[in-house]
Amino acid sequence: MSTDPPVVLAVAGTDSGGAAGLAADLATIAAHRAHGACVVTAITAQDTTGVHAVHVPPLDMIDEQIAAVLDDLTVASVKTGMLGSPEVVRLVAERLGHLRLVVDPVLIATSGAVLGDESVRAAYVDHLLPIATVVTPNVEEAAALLGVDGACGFPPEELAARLAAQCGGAGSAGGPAVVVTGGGTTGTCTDWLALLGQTPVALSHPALATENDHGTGCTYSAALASLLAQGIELETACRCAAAYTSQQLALSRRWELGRGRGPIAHVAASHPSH
Ligand SMILES: Nc1ncnc2c1ncn2[C@@H]1O[C@H](COP(=O)(O)OP(=O)(O)OP(=O)(O)O)[C@@H](O)[C@H]1O
Ligand SMILES: Cc1ncc(COP(=O)(O)O)c(N)n1
Repeated sequence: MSTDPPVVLAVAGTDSGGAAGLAADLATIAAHRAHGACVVTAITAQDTTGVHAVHVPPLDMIDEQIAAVLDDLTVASVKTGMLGSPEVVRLVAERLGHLRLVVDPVLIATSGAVLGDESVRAAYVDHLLPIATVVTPNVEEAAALLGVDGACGFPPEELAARLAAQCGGAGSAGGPAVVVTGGGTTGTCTDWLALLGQTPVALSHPALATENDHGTGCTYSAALASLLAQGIELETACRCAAAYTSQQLALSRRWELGRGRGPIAHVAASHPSH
């Protein structure tokens, strides 16, 4: 069941610099004309140069936030980002596993900071991925979730197919769809969509040359959750989420914000006239 507008719940961390995490999620959900609810799973002191400190709130406070949202709102889909601890991953699986779940398995930030350690990785594999609707790792995250060396040379489509098989094997109803995202600033970007037992599908679009890409993965997965909440079919939703992400990357291409890797734009593509 869905409401008008549909409610999309973002379960993620904050980025004080406003590029990634909940800042990206809520702006993206609003841009898709959905209503964004949020559960804060981590607070980061972060800017364009890196992640300087992380605080994970007490588990019962995270549980209270989830309970408040579920008690009052009809949630059409959930997007998870940085979860921060294995206990939070398990809690999310327990409380939200019955809903349409887009899991962005955030492990490492663009800046290289570790946002999910080995215990978080293991909790994703054991508890959250098998019950997800869609999982959206980048190549490094897909390799980590499979427990293979990132430099092992598996092509991304094989990572996608193997991860779909790993998650599906452990779970019910065929397991999640897996989208291994493929950023890149030259030529073509290809994301690979894999479903258990099917040949992975290549979803390609032109790459944009930009250094302002902090928050790109969060934007993509929040767009995907919003589109699925509106009843859009999976492959079309993946293509539209990538198109939205590209549009926002194009908007911030020439920005000079901060001293490090700048943000993907969260401003509207067109603005109201005064
Ligand atoms: N420079 C780019 N030009 C066009 N599309 C891009 C570019 N970089 C990433 N994308 C697209 O953005 C989406 C998110 O992919 P990406 O691989 O950047 O996620 P990610 O690595 O998880 O991001 P993040 O590190 O921000 O979490 C995908 O659809 C990808 O193809
Ligand atoms: C709170 C939070 N969530 C997610 C990311 C990942 O985004 P990116 O890979 O663009 O740094 C981040 N840096 N911070």
